[in-house]
Amino acid sequence: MIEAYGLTKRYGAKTAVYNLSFQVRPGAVTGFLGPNGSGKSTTMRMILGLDAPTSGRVTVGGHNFRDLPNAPRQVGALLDAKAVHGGRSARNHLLSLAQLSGIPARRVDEVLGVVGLQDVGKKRSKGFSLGMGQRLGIAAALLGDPQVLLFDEPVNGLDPEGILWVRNLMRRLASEGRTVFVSSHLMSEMAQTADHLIVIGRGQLMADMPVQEFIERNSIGFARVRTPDGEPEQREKLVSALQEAGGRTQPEEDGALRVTGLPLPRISDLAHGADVRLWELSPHQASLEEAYMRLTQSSVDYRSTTDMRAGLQQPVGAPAMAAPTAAPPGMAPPQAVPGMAAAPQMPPAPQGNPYAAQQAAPQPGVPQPGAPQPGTAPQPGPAPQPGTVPQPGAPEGGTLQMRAPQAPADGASAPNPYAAGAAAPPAGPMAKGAPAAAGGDATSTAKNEGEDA
Ligand SMILES: Nc1ncnc2c1ncn2[C@@H]1O[C@H](COP(=O)(O)OP(=O)(O)OP(=O)(O)O)[C@@H](O)[C@H]1O
Repeated sequence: MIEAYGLTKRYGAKTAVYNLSFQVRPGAVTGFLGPNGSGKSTTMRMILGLDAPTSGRVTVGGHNFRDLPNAPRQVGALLDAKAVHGGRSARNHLLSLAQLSGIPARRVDEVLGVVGLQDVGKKRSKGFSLGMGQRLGIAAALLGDPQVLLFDEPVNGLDPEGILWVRNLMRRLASEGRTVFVSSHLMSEMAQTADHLIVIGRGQLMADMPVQEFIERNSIGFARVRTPDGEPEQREKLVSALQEAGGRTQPEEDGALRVTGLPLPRISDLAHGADVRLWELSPHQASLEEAYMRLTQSSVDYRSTTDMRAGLQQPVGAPAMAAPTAAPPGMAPPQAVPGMAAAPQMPPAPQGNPYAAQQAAPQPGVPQPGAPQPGTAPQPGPAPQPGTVPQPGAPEGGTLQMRAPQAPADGASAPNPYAAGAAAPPAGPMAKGAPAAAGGDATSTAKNEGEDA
């Protein structure tokens, strides 16, 4: 069991994690979700004793990590698969971790087999692909056969077969009664892997509940209703009956109706009462990804803007001017207003360039509007408007822990443990970001030329 109480971490003026309290229970896979920069890695580092909390505490099995007896046998972690001495073979890397932790050497070959690297165990890890590196990091986490496992983005770089393998591994570890805490950005993957979710935004807890409950509370369910094709009067009768009963209807692209505000049995009764035959009446629910986007869109720190290519293209007949909505070069992307939640909208489709219709013929060497550009991302949506609050799925008198992240009193003058004079990470048993069974030495960068086949 991992337990955090009022966990807060400040780096100078930056509050990375604020007043976070949660439990990660054994026997389940707990997904740890949050937008980029929301504090997931910082939280994991504090759990592993690699960063000291500014206030609050976090324990593993009731102990601070550093006070755990024989920590590497109790906690395994994958934080950064790249933090491996590339000159060492996979086997030697694991062997050195095993020796430091009093783990028998034969265990190294076992875990190499578990992660499917047995045939490349003698190869230097610097030649490994991203996916192979992830597998090596997972092997290191499994080395001490620990009861508590932390994985930061374990499926990064894995192919579909590898992703499936990680999913099954996580589920098996949990079914053996272990505590499995895993961060990921792949919502579809989390939906299939995790039992429980902890969601943070700007370092603060936004939700802590089973996956299914999270989806139900943060998404709007709807019914799809279809009347017989070619009988528009049936459809019109049904729409009137549903609307009179307080339902909302929207046409779907395929001619069906999307109905919200009425439960399925009521829709069925209303159709029956209006003498309308139905070809389809089915319940629908948003995906975890949609639910997640609704909950976290107000706490996204990094939003892309449309690339207006100022100075590169001019609307025909218009003077050269900065595009009205483009941020000047170097200016930060739009930020959500701290303490204000965003309007409950899913991000709209990517916006085209508003000047596109006026543009001159393509110029050689000049990027064309609308064409996908490397490095540009779809516009995620309007900046949050002050005074709007998230509606969908908001619990009415429920127990959902859903909070619009507040800017904590930052205490700009709070001491920074990493400020000058404290360049070295806290002396701990495990290297910062090391993919190691806790207690590993993966920060070693010393040359070790004599190794490897
Ligand atoms: N050593 C540090 N010094 C200063 N700021 C830091 C440090 N480590 C993290 N931060 C800041 O703290 C915030 C949280 O970072 P963190 O890496 O924990 O987020 P994350 O949720 O893991 O992000 P991602 O999903 O992108 O990996 C970020 O704004 C980051 O810039």
